Amino acid sequence: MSTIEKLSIQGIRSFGSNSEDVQTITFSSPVTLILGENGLGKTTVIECLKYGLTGELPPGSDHGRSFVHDPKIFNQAGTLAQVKLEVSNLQGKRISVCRSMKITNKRGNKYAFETLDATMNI
Ligand SMILES: Nc1ncnc2c1ncn2[C@@H]1O[C@H](COP(=O)(O)OP(=O)(O)OP(=O)(O)O)[C@@H](O)[C@H]1O
Repeated sequence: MSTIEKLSIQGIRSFGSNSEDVQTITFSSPVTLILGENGLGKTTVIECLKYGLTGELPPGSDHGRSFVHDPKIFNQAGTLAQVKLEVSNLQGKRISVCRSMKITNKRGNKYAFETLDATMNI
Protein backbone atom coordinates (compact mmCIF):
# COMPACT_ATOMS: atom_id res chain seq x y z
CA MET A 1 0.00 0.00 0.00
CA SER A 2 1.20 3.52 -0.76
CA THR A 3 1.22 5.90 2.19
CA ILE A 4 1.04 9.66 2.51
CA GLU A 5 3.99 10.84 4.58
CA LYS A 6 3.81 14.61 4.61
CA LEU A 7 1.64 17.50 3.41
CA SER A 8 2.60 21.20 3.25
CA ILE A 9 0.00 23.89 2.64
CA GLN A 10 0.64 27.51 1.73
CA GLY A 11 -1.90 30.10 0.59
CA ILE A 12 -4.95 27.83 0.55
CA ARG A 13 -8.24 29.01 2.13
CA SER A 14 -7.40 30.20 5.68
CA PHE A 15 -3.72 29.11 5.37
CA GLY A 16 -1.68 32.24 4.68
CA SER A 17 0.63 32.63 1.71
CA ASN A 18 3.79 34.00 3.33
CA SER A 19 6.72 31.66 3.77
CA GLU A 20 6.29 31.75 7.56
CA ASP A 21 2.65 30.66 7.15
CA VAL A 22 3.52 27.28 5.60
CA GLN A 23 1.91 24.49 7.60
CA THR A 24 3.29 20.98 7.41
CA ILE A 25 1.54 17.86 8.61
CA THR A 26 3.55 14.67 9.10
CA PHE A 27 1.23 11.68 8.95
CA SER A 28 1.67 8.81 11.36
CA SER A 29 1.04 5.10 10.97
CA PRO A 30 -1.45 3.45 11.02
CA VAL A 31 -3.74 6.47 11.27
CA THR A 32 -3.65 10.25 11.72
CA LEU A 33 -6.54 12.04 13.41
CA ILE A 34 -7.22 15.63 12.40
CA LEU A 35 -9.09 17.42 15.18
CA GLY A 36 -10.11 21.04 15.50
CA GLU A 37 -12.96 23.43 16.05
CA ASN A 38 -15.27 24.52 13.26
CA GLY A 39 -13.56 26.55 10.57
CA LEU A 40 -10.02 25.66 11.61
CA GLY A 41 -9.15 23.92 8.35
CA LYS A 42 -9.85 20.18 8.63
CA THR A 43 -11.75 20.07 5.34
CA THR A 44 -9.04 22.20 3.73
CA VAL A 45 -6.46 19.56 4.68
CA ILE A 46 -8.54 16.87 2.95
CA GLU A 47 -9.07 19.13 -0.08
CA CYS A 48 -5.31 19.71 -0.30
CA LEU A 49 -4.62 15.96 -0.14
CA LYS A 50 -7.01 15.42 -3.03
CA TYR A 51 -5.62 18.36 -5.00
CA GLY A 52 -2.04 17.21 -4.42
CA LEU A 53 -2.78 13.64 -5.48
CA THR A 54 -5.09 14.30 -8.43
CA GLY A 55 -4.85 17.97 -9.42
CA GLU A 56 -8.65 18.21 -9.02
CA LEU A 57 -9.98 21.42 -7.53
CA PRO A 58 -12.71 21.14 -4.88
CA PRO A 59 -16.27 21.32 -6.18
CA GLY A 60 -17.88 24.70 -5.62
CA SER A 61 -14.54 26.51 -5.44
CA ASP A 62 -15.41 28.82 -8.34
CA HIS A 63 -12.79 27.14 -10.57
CA GLY A 64 -10.14 27.53 -7.86
CA ARG A 65 -10.75 31.18 -6.98
CA SER A 66 -12.16 30.42 -3.53
CA PHE A 67 -9.68 27.56 -2.92
CA VAL A 68 -6.78 30.04 -2.81
CA HIS A 69 -6.38 32.34 0.21
CA ASP A 70 -8.42 35.49 -0.39
CA PRO A 71 -5.94 38.34 -1.11
CA LYS A 72 -8.52 40.94 -0.05
CA ILE A 73 -8.04 39.91 3.60
CA PHE A 74 -4.64 41.64 3.69
CA ASN A 75 -5.36 43.98 0.82
CA GLN A 76 -2.96 42.20 -1.52
CA ALA A 77 -3.03 42.19 -5.31
CA GLY A 78 -2.95 38.39 -5.44
CA THR A 79 -2.03 35.16 -3.70
CA LEU A 80 0.53 32.51 -4.54
CA ALA A 81 -0.42 29.09 -3.25
CA GLN A 82 1.33 25.75 -3.08
CA VAL A 83 0.48 22.21 -2.04
CA LYS A 84 3.35 19.78 -1.49
CA LEU A 85 2.97 16.10 -0.80
CA GLU A 86 5.35 13.30 0.02
CA VAL A 87 4.13 9.79 -0.65
CA SER A 88 5.85 6.42 -0.19
CA ASN A 89 5.12 3.84 -2.84
CA LEU A 90 4.79 0.07 -2.40
CA GLN A 91 8.57 -0.33 -2.33
CA GLY A 92 8.92 2.38 0.28
CA LYS A 93 10.38 4.81 -2.24
CA ARG A 94 9.53 8.50 -1.63
CA ILE A 95 7.71 10.46 -4.33
CA SER A 96 7.21 14.19 -3.92
CA VAL A 97 4.55 16.23 -5.67
CA CYS A 98 4.35 20.01 -5.75
CA ARG A 99 1.48 21.97 -7.29
CA SER A 100 1.40 25.76 -7.44
CA MET A 101 -1.34 28.19 -8.37
CA LYS A 102 -2.16 31.85 -8.04
CA ILE A 103 -4.98 34.32 -8.14
CA THR A 104 -4.53 37.89 -9.25
CA ASN A 105 -6.77 40.87 -8.92
CA LYS A 106 -8.20 42.03 -12.22
CA ARG A 107 -10.09 45.24 -12.84
CA GLY A 108 -13.58 45.44 -11.39
CA ASN A 109 -12.69 43.51 -8.22
CA LYS A 110 -12.53 40.26 -10.20
CA TYR A 111 -9.94 37.57 -9.66
CA ALA A 112 -8.22 35.35 -12.20
CA PHE A 113 -7.13 31.87 -11.15
CA GLU A 114 -4.18 30.11 -12.79
CA THR A 115 -2.46 26.84 -12.12
CA LEU A 116 1.31 27.22 -12.34
CA ASP A 117 3.90 24.45 -12.28
CA ALA A 118 3.15 20.92 -11.15
CA THR A 119 6.19 18.74 -10.50
CA MET A 120 6.69 15.17 -9.40
CA ASN A 121 10.05 13.89 -8.19
CA ILE A 122 10.53 10.15 -8.10
N1 LIG B 1 -10.53 31.78 -0.01
C1 LIG B 1 -10.40 31.86 1.32
N2 LIG B 1 -9.52 32.73 1.86
C2 LIG B 1 -9.36 32.81 3.21
N3 LIG B 1 -10.04 32.06 4.10
C3 LIG B 1 -10.92 31.17 3.59
C4 LIG B 1 -11.15 31.02 2.19
N4 LIG B 1 -12.09 30.04 2.00
C5 LIG B 1 -12.43 29.60 3.23
N5 LIG B 1 -11.74 30.29 4.18
C6 LIG B 1 -11.79 30.09 5.63
O1 LIG B 1 -11.21 28.80 5.83
C7 LIG B 1 -11.90 28.15 6.84
C8 LIG B 1 -12.50 26.88 6.25
O2 LIG B 1 -11.98 25.90 6.94
P1 LIG B 1 -12.52 24.40 6.81
O3 LIG B 1 -13.86 24.35 6.14
O4 LIG B 1 -11.41 23.62 6.20
O5 LIG B 1 -12.67 24.13 8.35
P2 LIG B 1 -13.19 22.84 9.10
O6 LIG B 1 -12.24 22.64 10.25
O7 LIG B 1 -13.34 21.70 8.15
O8 LIG B 1 -14.59 23.34 9.62
P3 LIG B 1 -15.91 22.50 9.99
O9 LIG B 1 -15.57 21.71 11.22
O10 LIG B 1 -16.92 23.57 10.25
O11 LIG B 1 -16.25 21.64 8.79
C9 LIG B 1 -12.98 29.04 7.36
O12 LIG B 1 -12.51 29.72 8.51
C10 LIG B 1 -13.19 30.00 6.20
O13 LIG B 1 -13.61 31.28 6.63
